Amino acid sequence: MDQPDQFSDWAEKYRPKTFKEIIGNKKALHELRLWADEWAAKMPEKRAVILYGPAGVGKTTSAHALAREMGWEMIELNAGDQRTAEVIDKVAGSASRMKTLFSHEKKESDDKGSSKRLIVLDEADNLHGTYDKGGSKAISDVIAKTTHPIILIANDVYGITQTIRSQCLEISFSSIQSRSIVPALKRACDTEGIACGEDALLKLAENAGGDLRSAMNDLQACASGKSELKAEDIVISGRDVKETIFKALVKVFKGKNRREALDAVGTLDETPEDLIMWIDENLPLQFPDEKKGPVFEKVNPDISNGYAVLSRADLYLGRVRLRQNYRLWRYANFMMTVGPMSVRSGEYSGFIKYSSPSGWKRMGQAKSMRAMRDNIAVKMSVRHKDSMRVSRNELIPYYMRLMENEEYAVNLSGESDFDLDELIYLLQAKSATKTVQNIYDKSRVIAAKHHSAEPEFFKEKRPRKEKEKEDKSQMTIEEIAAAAEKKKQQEAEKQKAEADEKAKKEKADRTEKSEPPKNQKSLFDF
Ligand SMILES: Nc1ncnc2c1ncn2[C@@H]1O[C@H](COP(=O)(O)OP(=O)(O)OP(=O)(O)O)[C@@H](O)[C@H]1O
Repeated sequence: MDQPDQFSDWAEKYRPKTFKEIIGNKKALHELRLWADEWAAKMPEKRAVILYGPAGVGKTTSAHALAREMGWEMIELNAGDQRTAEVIDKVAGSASRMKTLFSHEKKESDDKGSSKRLIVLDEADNLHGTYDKGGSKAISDVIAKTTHPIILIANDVYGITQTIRSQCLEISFSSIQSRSIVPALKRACDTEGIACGEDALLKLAENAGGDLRSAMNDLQACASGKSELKAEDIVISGRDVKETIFKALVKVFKGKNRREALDAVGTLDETPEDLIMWIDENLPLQFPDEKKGPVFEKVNPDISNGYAVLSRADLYLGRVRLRQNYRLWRYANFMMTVGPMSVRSGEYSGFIKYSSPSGWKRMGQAKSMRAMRDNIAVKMSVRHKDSMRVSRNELIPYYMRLMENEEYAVNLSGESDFDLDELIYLLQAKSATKTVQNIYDKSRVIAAKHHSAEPEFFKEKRPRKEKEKEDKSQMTIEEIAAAAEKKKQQEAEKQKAEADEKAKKEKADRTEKSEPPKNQKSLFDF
């Protein structure tokens, strides 16, 4: 039984120990267990698995629980460890070949799996940094030779090279529904002796956007030192989002370079609809109405001018909504990003504590909408092998447009296995109307027989550039470096050949000028 302890990390303290305790993702757990059972019986076809999906949904927890349930020892290599080719080969490689080294000691139990070592590589989608140089190749080599099970953990499966992916079984984890998060939070509150209402826990769960670790962290932050937790005690905000958006807002409001501001905004995972809310909320904070000193006595014209450009941006957004013409998003983005900077009459220094849109705080609704959108994006990115960013910003609007046609709505929903809430979102309905329910019911039939196949439609529409990108991503770092080196050499050889040719020609010209032609005996022969 867990004991109350105000100093420990609750997310760690309440980490499930067994598969049974893990919330959600039952299909993923089932697949993982089947793979492990295969290891216990014989060498499986795929010696490694990739557990991928959003943060805080139980990927690492599942790997730990699996090791415990299978009686496997676990060796973990985290992103904090230097994962150079040498290190991986030393740690994971030696672990994976251990059995071969001591094969003379082989017992019956070895084949049953009890003496197996589970090698877990965290953040496997992040193997390209300086630290991990050569890591991808080393992992691929280790997987090819291993006699022990290997689990790679990643948020973005497309961040892993194609070579490794082809060696692994891929298991997808998805965000956890808010209502499923609530009991886990309740259990923690009960153990810690904190009285709490369902509404408070639901608020926490919804704000976490399907990330149970984040919900647990927020619970600990809000409940620490309290014996009772009420909904009004919950003051939270999306931490991860905030950090990046704050940096972008500084560039929008205080920057001097339009390109920089546009680039900063371009790297955000925000749609223009969300971004305008951030800018709108913080414009009066950045350009305050009254300012001590001679510059602004009463009304700061930067505010009205700022809102004027935002209203132009909003017009574009309105047109997008109306006509579903998402190309106009780029103009809206430009207006809201470059606009405030352009109309600003002076420079603003000093720290401003930017805040998240008050509409979100009031209702917490947009946040859960964002979680919903992210769930949909995960499904789309898995299906179309695109990044979350492309799914969120391009595929979702594309689907919304296609799904205006009922037949497409049924097919796409069935093929993508959207649940009713996701369907409501994509159909832009307010609730499960009769039409929505009807589409959903029909889509279930398709979902039952059609699961993973990618519709031909999308295969055809896939831009060429992306295919090229995919091919490149199939190369290892060494292959890319070798190709670059080869190209450099070819260039150098070409330049040398050209220079030699030029020199030869010049020499010939000089000779021609200074020497008479062979059949010209003297000047007088002319
Ligand atoms: N499905 C779940 N059921 C119960 N608790 C969970 C679940 N998912 C996450 N948690 C809680 O969140 C913590 C972090 O989970 P975990 O490390 O498994 O996340 P993850 O999916 O591996 O995330 P990341 O991608 O950030 O590594 C756990 O210690 C546990 O408290």
